Amino acid sequence: MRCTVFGTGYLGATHAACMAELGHEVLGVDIDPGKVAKLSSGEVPFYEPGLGEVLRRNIDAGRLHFTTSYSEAAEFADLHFLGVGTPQKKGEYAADLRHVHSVIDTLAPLLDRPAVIVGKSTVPVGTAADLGARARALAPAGDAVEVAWNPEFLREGFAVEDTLHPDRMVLGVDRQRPGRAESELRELYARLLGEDIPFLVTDLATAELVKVSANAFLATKISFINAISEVCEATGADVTQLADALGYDARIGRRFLNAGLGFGGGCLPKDIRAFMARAGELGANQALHFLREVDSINMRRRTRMVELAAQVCGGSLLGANVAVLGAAFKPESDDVRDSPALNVAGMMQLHGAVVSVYDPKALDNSRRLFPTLNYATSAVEACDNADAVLLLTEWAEFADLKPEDLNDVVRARVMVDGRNCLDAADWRTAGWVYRGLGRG
Ligand SMILES: NC(=O)c1ccc[n+]([C@@H]2O[C@H](COP(=O)([O-])OP(=O)(O)OC[C@H]3O[C@@H](n4cnc5c(N)ncnc54)[C@H](O)[C@@H]3O)[C@@H](O)[C@H]2O)c1
Ligand SMILES: O=c1ccn([C@@H]2O[C@H](COP(=O)(O)OP(=O)(O)O[C@H]3O[C@H](CO)[C@@H](O)[C@H](O)[C@H]3O)[C@@H](O)[C@H]2O)c(=O)[nH]1
Repeated sequence: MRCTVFGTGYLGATHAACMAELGHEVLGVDIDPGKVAKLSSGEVPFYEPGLGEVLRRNIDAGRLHFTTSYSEAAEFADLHFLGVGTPQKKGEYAADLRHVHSVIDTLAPLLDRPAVIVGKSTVPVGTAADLGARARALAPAGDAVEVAWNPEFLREGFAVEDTLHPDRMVLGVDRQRPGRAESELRELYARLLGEDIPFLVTDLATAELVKVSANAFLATKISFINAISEVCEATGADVTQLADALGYDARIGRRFLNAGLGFGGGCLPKDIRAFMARAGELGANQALHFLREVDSINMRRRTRMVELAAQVCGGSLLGANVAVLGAAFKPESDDVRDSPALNVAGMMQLHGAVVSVYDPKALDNSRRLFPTLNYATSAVEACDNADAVLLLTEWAEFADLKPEDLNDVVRARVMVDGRNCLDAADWRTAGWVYRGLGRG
């Protein structure tokens, strides 16, 4: 089959490459000519393990191309995926839909044949129905243009695996206008669905809500354990052991119960806020009130980390040398959108600390966002002469650090483990002050 994918960021580039991997002919479309040029030459413009191989294999096989031209895209296929960004609006909780609107407003006038537009971006409930009306009004093919929604659940760092082996597929269709979306997607995804993956067909609103509800649940689970960790810290209890014990209950499960610096990234924070904003517009403000608390527990982790850093530096950060290990919002990603680690690094600098940051993959993105921080080229370099070392993103190379790697590098043997990923006993035995965020 043939399809296009509008937006070639973390989601779109992965989706395009993986659809080609399934044997389809795919055209990725982006307004950023630099991104299109890189992808066309087989280079992934961001860090995503395994994506480069899939991209190059399919470019070489002639199944995968990229363009900035909407007319080329409209000509190329009648199945179009929409994967552009839906960031938080400046100064508001709501999602900024300008990019999805722009795709529809530019693409629809070019559709003079029946076409199916399938949204993959995360959008507020009601968006798909609005976009459908907008597309039908603008397209020469009119009512022969269908809009459906197939939300994406991939995780950065596992994007290829998650796309090719999803837990489930959800497709929202316009019940008022039965169309071809379901049959087109069943055919496109046939090789995936053959693996007995649940394929749930719903109305548009349900599909949109499944996505934001999933992220709200994950965010709630993380903030739950972080709230408990505040109590652990006050009592001297160990939140990691507590989470292990909770996790053995199959009804609870251990995943997403890692206490620490909390959630960040381009999805969970902005999605729970947009969900609250949309619920408010719909008159259901009370329903999602708890998400405010989820958000504030999460943000409190960051200020708590800064307080803890000041505490271990003798009460003030002024003039302290602080090493920050990790800048990406999570390991195996170079994404620094709403990164807790960088946020903490920035706050510590405002408190007068001299901050040296190291991250294995996210240094370029970090420099663009926080040009005034100091950046090191290795963990050891970042820790040079440090009064405290803060581990803020649990990259394996940090979790594997041993006290002897840093004993003679730092000025003071002080480790604050913001992700609870080190063995406290190892560090304490080697004469370090070890503090875990949310542990006694
Ligand atoms: N990143 C993830 O892991 C992930 C997972 C699931 C869902 N999502 C959702 O997917 C959407 C995209 O997220 P992302 O992380 O890939 O964002 P991103 O910022 O990495 O990528 C968006 C891309 O869209 C392009 N773009 C913007 N306007 C365009 C237009 N009019 N036409 C063509 N291209 C345009 C941008 O240049 C950019 O390359 C968001 O709604 C997000 O919530 C993301
Ligand atoms: O126990 C945990 C698990 C995660 N995190 C943090 O939570 C954030 C999000 O992690 P993760 O969910 O793995 O990353 P994303 O790539 O943002 O993926 C989420 O957001 C995507 C975009 O909507 C969805 O598609 C995914 O299903 C959903 O997991 C990161 O900052 C993690 O450090 C914790 O603090 N504790």
